[in-house]
Parts: sequence; C-alpha cells; structure tokens
Amino acid sequence: MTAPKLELRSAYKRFGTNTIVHGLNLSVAVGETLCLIGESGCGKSVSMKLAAALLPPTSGEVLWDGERVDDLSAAEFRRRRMKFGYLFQGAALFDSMTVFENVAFGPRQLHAADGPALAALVAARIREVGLPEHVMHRKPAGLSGGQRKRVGLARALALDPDVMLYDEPTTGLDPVMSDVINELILRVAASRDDDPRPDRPPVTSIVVTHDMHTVRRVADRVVMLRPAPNLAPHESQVLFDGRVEDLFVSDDPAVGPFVRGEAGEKLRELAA
Ligand SMILES: Nc1ncnc2c1ncn2[C@@H]1O[C@H](COP(=O)(O)OP(=O)(O)OP(=O)(O)O)[C@@H](O)[C@H]1O
Repeated sequence: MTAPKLELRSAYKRFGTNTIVHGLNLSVAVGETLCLIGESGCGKSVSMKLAAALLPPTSGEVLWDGERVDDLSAAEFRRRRMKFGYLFQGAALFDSMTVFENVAFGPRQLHAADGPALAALVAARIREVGLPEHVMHRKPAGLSGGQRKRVGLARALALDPDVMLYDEPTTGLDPVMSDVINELILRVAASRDDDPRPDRPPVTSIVVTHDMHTVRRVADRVVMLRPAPNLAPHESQVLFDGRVEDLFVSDDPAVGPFVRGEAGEKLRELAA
C-alpha cells in the first residue's frame, strides 16, 4: 500500500503555555483532497503548517511519503518542499512587482528560468486560472480580491506542485467568485489524473475552510477539529473524520449544528 503523502503522528504544538494541537494523528493519502474544518482558533492552520513542516511540532512526528521529515537530508528536504504550493490568506503577493513578476518569481529562483520559456509558462498559468493576459502587466494592488487569489494560485502552480495547501481560499469573496476558486481547486486536484508519468503523482490537497460550499464541492474527506484546551490527555482533538455525505447528516451535537450553521447550543452558551 502506498504511504500517505502527508502524516502527523501524535503531534503536539504549544505556543508558550497554550496547547493548540493535541496528540493529533492525521494522514492525507496521495491524490486526496482533505478539508480541515472546526471553530475559529481550533488549530486548523497550525495543523496544516505542521503537516507541511512550515512549523515544527513541539512533540510527535511529521512524515512525507512515509519518511520522517527529520530524517531527510537538508538537500532532500528542500527538493521535496519545492513541490509544495500554497494559497494562503491575502494571497501574499509581492505588491511592488507586476503580476508577471509574481508568477515568474518561483521558476526564476528555483530553475533560473528566463526568456520565452518563462514568458510562455507564466502566460499558461495565468490562462489556467481564468485571468486575461493583460492582467500580467498590472500590480496586485489594482486587482480585486478574486483576481488576487487567482494570481496567488497561478504563482503556486508555476512550480508544478505535488501538494497544494489552501488556507481559507474563499474568505472575503462573493459567492460566484468563491465558486470559481472551488472549481480551480478541483481542476488543480484532477490535473494529473490522466498523466501516467511516475514523477507526476496525483496532486494532494489540504483545504482549511469555514466555507461549507467549498467542503461540499471539493472534499474527498473531511476532518473536523475541536479546540485543544480543556481536552483530557486521552481525548482526541478530531471530532469527525469521514466523507462529506456523512458530515452533513451527522447527529453528533458538536458536528451537525456546526456544519449546518445552526446557532442553538452556541446561543445557549452565550446566554449563560
Ligand atoms: N506563531 C504563533 N505563535 C503564537 N500563537 C499562534 C501562532 N500561530 C497560531 N497561534 C495561535 O494558535 C491558535 C490557533 O490558530 P490557527 O490559525 O491554527 O486557528 P484556525 O483554526 O485556523 O482559526 P481560524 O478559523 O480563526 O483561522 C490561535 O489562537 C493562534 O493565535
């Protein structure tokens, strides 16, 4: 059996005295799209960053393709890390550069790409995310939120990632633009499905989101976390781990009302 693409084993993350991630076991299969959901501040982004080795766990293990990240040589770690693409909040574009320069930045740095080949690559990625080519000459500050997100995605795709990480990709977008982003997440996830080359495995994705339309549209699997504080040592931080169909009909009082947006218990807590 193929090892999971990304895996956390008994991972803890503490910032000072605050425990944010509590003994988390989480694996994402090759080619899977996992949505991470849960109430604000419960540690979704931190968990995703642990899995991507953007943050070190306080204790526990992080594995990529079944190998402990700590056991990889620095060169091998860098090689694999280059195959991760990120679309984080605000799209984190360089505002002083044009869209072209933003998308070209990674290939220039990593493969010393230049000239017509680089221009063709950037144009192709811009087209893939549904932006007109003239946007390439503009600065990100002059673009709408949805356009900025798509430039961020084009920039991530320019490095041909094996793993895509999305942190609240539709936050702040109108429903139609949100659906455009959902469609692009699906397209990226399926982009290598018919590619038989062994060096181009199916794209694996993690999507941290509060947007239940996104969950319904893109998730192969959903993991719902709860906040780590107040958990007993043996208690799991995972409230739900399963298929989307089962999530929305869950009769667990901590899961069903949350995903259906029902305020009942929360209102009682606020009134207490
Ligand atoms: N580098 C850091 N240093 C200190 N605390 C941090 C750091 N990163 C995250 N935290 C804290 O960890 C907690 C969980 O953060 P995280 O961003 O993972 O939550 P989340 O579930 O993604 O929340 P939201 O849905 O609101 O984005 C927050 O209280 C946050 O302040």
